[in-house]
Amino acid sequence: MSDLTITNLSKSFGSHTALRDISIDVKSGEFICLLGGSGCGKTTLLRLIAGLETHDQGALLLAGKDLTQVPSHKRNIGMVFQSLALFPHLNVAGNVAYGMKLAGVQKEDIAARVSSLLDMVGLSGLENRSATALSGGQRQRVAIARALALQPDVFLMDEPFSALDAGLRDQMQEEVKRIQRDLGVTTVFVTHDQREAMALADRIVVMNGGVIEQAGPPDELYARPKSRFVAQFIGINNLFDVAGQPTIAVRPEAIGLATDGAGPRGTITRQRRLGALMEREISVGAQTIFQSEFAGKGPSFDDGASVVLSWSADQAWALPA
Ligand SMILES: Nc1ncnc2c1ncn2[C@@H]1O[C@H](COP(=O)(O)OP(=O)(O)OP(=O)(O)O)[C@@H](O)[C@H]1O
Repeated sequence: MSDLTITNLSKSFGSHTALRDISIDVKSGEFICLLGGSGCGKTTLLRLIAGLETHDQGALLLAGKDLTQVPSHKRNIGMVFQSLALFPHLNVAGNVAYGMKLAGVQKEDIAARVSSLLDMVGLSGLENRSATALSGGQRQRVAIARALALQPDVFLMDEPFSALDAGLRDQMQEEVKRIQRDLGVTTVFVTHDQREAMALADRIVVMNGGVIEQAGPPDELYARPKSRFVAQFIGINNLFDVAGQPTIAVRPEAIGLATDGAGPRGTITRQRRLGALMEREISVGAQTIFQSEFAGKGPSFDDGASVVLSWSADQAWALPA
């Protein structure tokens, strides 16, 4: 069991509060993504879990055991941080074996384990390649194998794929998800990319200014954002403000268009077809509303057409004040 329990954790740097009252129960085997913009405290939270910083207040428990006094190297945590480079003087196998040697694992066991780890990350055959002669994706694979070598209770990753191009990033996301599921390792992954969080997480924790805005499964955040910040951060959400009433969030794909009827009226300012999808921008008063649908599903309109927007009540979500 490796439940990670974070309770009312706070951390300040001088007068700056980086984290305030953070509570998350990460279940054993769960994949959590910390999602938020620059400076919201994601990395600080990861560093507290890793023991690279100490918290000011609150509690951090792993499988019920208080981690406060446990030094970083005794926490049995595997890390892939952007800044944690490979050892350049070692080859691939040497990098993966490094922690096991330090931990006193038997030589034969190390060799077998290196081989199975490299197999897991798709690098079999590259054992003797220098760490300096690897592509970006290969370097990340070695870093992942190295981090998982000692079968950690918790696997921490901080924006590991942000330097990779889009195609490779998608591929690495799929592989990390597969590896994480196969091993069942409790994982906390930091990203500022909502698509990455959606693709990976069992549960997303949206952070803003050192506090948690909302935590929940991707579908729940997507369909039922609790605040304007989450609605906008998690993807394009159209927000309708009517004086004296709660703001209504409506997803682009929930909006239907017609020439007549009841509902807000607007003008199509832009439309483009992306493969099977038609995407439109519609100006309604001073607001731009996004609408999307399968091309050909609804009526077609000329650019500049005047249209009425509608959606069914169950597709609209009133944001709590
Ligand atoms: N060692 C430190 N000393 C002083 N301030 C710090 C320190 N580490 C972080 N901070 C501050 O704490 C806040 C949170 O930083 P953190 O690195 O956790 O943000 P982040 O969400 O990971 O952002 P990014 O995505 O840009 O890395 C920032 O305002 C940052 O400047």
